[in-house]
Amino acid sequence: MWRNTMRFAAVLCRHLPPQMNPQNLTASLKKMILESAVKFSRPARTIAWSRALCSAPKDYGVPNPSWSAEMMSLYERYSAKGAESWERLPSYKRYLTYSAGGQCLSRLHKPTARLFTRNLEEEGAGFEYTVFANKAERRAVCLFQAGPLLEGPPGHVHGGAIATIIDSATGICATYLTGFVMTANLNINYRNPIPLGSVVLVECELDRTEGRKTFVSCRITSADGSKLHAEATALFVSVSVGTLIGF
Ligand SMILES: CCCCC/C=C\C/C=C\C/C=C\C/C=C\CCCC(=O)SCCNC(=O)CCNC(=O)[C@H](O)C(C)(C)COP(=O)(O)OP(=O)(O)OC[C@H]1O[C@@H](n2cnc3c(N)ncnc32)[C@H](O)[C@@H]1OP(=O)(O)O
Repeated sequence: MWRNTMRFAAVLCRHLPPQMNPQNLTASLKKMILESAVKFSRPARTIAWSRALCSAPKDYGVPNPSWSAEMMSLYERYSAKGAESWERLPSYKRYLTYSAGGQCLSRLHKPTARLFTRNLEEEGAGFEYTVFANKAERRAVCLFQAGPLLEGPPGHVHGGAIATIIDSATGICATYLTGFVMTANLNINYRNPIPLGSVVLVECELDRTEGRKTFVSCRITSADGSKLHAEATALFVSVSVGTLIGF
């Protein structure tokens, strides 16, 4: 079984086109999966293979028991804003999953890799967050509850963890509004430390686009908006999905 899996993966990797886009990825992957599964396993096993490779991904952006009452209250407030064009974006453990067919690919391309912000199994230990976006207003808001494993200064969140959540929230905002991007530049002013365990709002706004460049600004405030924790600006550059995946 293991040898078959490796041969199957090798065939897939050999046939992956150098430049893929979300439109043709599903079709190419389905074709390759079927062809290689038929080649390397008995036909009766083909369906099981496809199922094992393409099961539905887990969405980490929904409440779990570690979410505090404050996090839940914000989640419910933004969910209720649906009528005002706020949409909750799903959150997976790999960015590959955002491409059509990417769930299959993630089982084959560096299968042990995991998104930095979703790499802990223990709920509440690290980054707990969910993102809502508003297309018409070109904004996104990330509700972020910082777990104890993100400590920097005693009792407070590490500056690198704050940079990570800013990069992620602004990147999701840019991707949602303009398509696949990579961070080219990130500037942060840290204004007030974030206490571990607290819930903050990471509010992002698309300022402008120039060709392939998307400029996003960001503010992190306490949940009630009274305290400013950080301000940032980020530049994202549009890339093809092939570049993003690294093929
Ligand atoms: C399809 C929609 C799906 C909807 C999805 C819904 C929800 C979304 C959910 C999830 C989304 C998934 C992902 C979220 C995204 C991101 C989050 C994390 C992102 C990262 O964590 S990512 C890792 C860190 N990131 C890197 O590892 C990048 C390393 N880097 C490079 O890979 C290249 O450097 C690159 C690609 C950036 C550019 O390279 P390139 O060759 O493609 O383009 P080039 O260099 O020509 O630059 C083009 C124009 O940008 C200007 N420019 C470039 N860099 C600049 C800089 N630093 N400062 C000022 N201007 C700059 C140039 O001056 C030129 O400007 P001009 O056109 O005016 O001349």
